[in-house]
Amino acid sequence: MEDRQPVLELQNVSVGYDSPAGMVQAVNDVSLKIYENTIVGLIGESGSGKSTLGNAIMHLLKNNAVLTSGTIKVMGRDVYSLTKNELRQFRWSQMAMVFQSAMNALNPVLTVEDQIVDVFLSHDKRMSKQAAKKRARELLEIVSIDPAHLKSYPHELSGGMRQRVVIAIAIALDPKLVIMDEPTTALDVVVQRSILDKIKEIQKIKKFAILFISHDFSLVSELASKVAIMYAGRFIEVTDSQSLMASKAHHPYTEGLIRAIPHLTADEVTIEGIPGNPPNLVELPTGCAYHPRCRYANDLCKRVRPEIRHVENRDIECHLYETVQK
Ligand SMILES: Nc1ncnc2c1ncn2[C@@H]1O[C@H](COP(=O)(O)OP(=O)(O)OP(=O)(O)O)[C@@H](O)[C@H]1O
Repeated sequence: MEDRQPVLELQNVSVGYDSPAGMVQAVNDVSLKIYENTIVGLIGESGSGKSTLGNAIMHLLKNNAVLTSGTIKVMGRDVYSLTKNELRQFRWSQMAMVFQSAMNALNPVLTVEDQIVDVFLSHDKRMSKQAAKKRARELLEIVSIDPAHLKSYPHELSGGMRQRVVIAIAIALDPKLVIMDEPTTALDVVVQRSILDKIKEIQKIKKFAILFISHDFSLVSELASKVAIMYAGRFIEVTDSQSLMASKAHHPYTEGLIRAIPHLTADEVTIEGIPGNPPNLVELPTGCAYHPRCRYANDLCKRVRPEIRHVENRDIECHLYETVQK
């Protein structure tokens, strides 16, 4: 596996936001490789840095954000060494992103057909408009939308249909990497399920790699083969999803996330939240950033930040993994 070229390679990536309060350490020294034909889930509470990392990979960071260290390679190319023009070509054809809100991703004054045709024509100057229209129709069929909707405007479609259009646009140029940032969060459960099934189906055929961002633990563990758990900008546990669900030994934060999955009993739904709040990313706690919320934390956790270690079949950032987790 190691000698294959990863589709995505993150090496010690850190991203900070310049803010009036100081530098917000949104992503803090993360490394990860994703190979073709795999889905990797990125889970964490709100504010843990998931979207910032997704945007950083796409080189779409906000103006006040900087990649403070590390390299991001997609198909072996350092995304931050590309010229503006190269980057424009690289996006969509090598890497694409599906954002949370389809409504914001689509242009309200263009028909679905025009928006898809635009993607083709702007990347392939030799393609005829007629050929692009044909491809647009095929794409809608792939995402199970009646091609009659080619002439629809975004506001004429349901939320689920709009999100399918966004997915169609993302995969239009057969990118090797698709980042999906909570692509179904705004949708009801039934629509969410049908879109997830569609994503799985298309991924199986196209074999691209997906980085699937979500705060929904059950959803990600079902969809992804590997999962990275993010806390305060760091990957505190990275493992395959089978071991994640089967094993009882986890990072204490992962354990908390699993306990927070709603449990259905006879006539009750119980949810056990993680006590406390995520830390202030301008002034991280000393030692392990999770220690103020961790039920096992000891003096070492308060003083020394744990290094990421490979233990059993996971990468884990916890001093106490071997002692209290079994
Ligand atoms: N433009 C910005 N300026 C300053 N800080 C920001 C900015 N955007 C995000 N942040 C901060 O960066 C941190 C990470 O935010 P990010 O949106 O990446 O988290 P997330 O895990 O994707 O959360 P969510 O699930 O709510 O989208 C948060 O503390 C957030 O407040």
